[in-house]
Amino acid sequence: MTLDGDVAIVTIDRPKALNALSSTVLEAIDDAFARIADAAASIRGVLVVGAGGRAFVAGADIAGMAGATPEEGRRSAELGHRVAARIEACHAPVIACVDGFALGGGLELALSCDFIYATDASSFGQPEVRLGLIPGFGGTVRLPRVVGPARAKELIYSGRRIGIEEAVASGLVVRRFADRDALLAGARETIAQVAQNSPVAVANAKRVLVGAAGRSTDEAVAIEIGGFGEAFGTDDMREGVAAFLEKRSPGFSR
Ligand SMILES: CCCCCCCCCCCCC[C@H](O)CC(=O)SCCNC(=O)CCNC(=O)[C@H](O)C(C)(C)COP(=O)(O)OP(=O)(O)OC[C@H]1O[C@@H](n2cnc3c(N)ncnc32)[C@H](O)[C@@H]1OP(=O)(O)O
Repeated sequence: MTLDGDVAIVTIDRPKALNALSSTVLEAIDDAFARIADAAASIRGVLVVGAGGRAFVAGADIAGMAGATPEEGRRSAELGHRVAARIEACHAPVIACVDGFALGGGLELALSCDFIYATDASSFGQPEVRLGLIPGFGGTVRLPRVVGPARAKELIYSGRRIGIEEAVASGLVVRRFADRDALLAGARETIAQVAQNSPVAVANAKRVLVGAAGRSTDEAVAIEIGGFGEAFGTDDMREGVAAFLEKRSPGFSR
């Protein structure tokens, strides 16, 4: 994890295995987000990227799965879900910057981020069934929320890979870019826009959005009402309203 101004960059760096997720890699991702939480006041956004130029993440480490017991499999999924929960609990927006393969646990890692930006060279899929597995890092939970249950079922049952056009059309990818440089510049531009806003309000909005995901309408509405009420107790809300009425730029908390 590196810091570039108020942007944290988490790089998955196992290019020889197309950045496949081992337990060690997952624990390192968890540690990176723990450090980001400790430095929350100075970080306005997080980019998650894959090293090597061919893959974001090509999935869980298949070599590491050989000979694993059901209990070991279950524990690895629990580890994955702990990491996903840590990412969703991050105070700042987390952008999955995909350049290349995002497959299996790689797509699931991207789905635990707030949204996905990707290059034209990227491809996405949940090929677990081709290994006699199923998604175990949130794919059956988060993919239906993003692309809809029917398209999620089609992708998970077929294990097929989709390219950038279909990924954008399905809503899986929010913005596409010609290449990695444009992707990272675009992601930084988005974080710069976020950084103009109240950090308290952005964190409040993320907490409400993540907390309401998958809930019933009544439960989600109650969570939003709670978050909206909390905003009225913040200095940033008082400053934001005052700045508008006084026709000046707000000076939000850091
Ligand atoms: C008890 C288990 C402990 C171990 C896991 C711990 C972490 C658990 C994480 C939480 C649970 C995750 C649950 C998840 O839903 C399950 C999965 O993700 S299953 C895996 C899904 N992914 C795939 O099936 C993709 C596999 N890869 C490919 O299909 C191809 O590599 C490719 C991406 C289409 C690219 O093909 P090529 O261009 O031909 O390149 P190569 O195939 O030659 O690959 C280059 C090199 O990388 C190695 N590699 C690629 N993918 C993986 C991988 N997922 N795991 C390990 N290694 C991988 C490949 O073997 C080559 O290595 P080399 O042969 O050169 O040494």
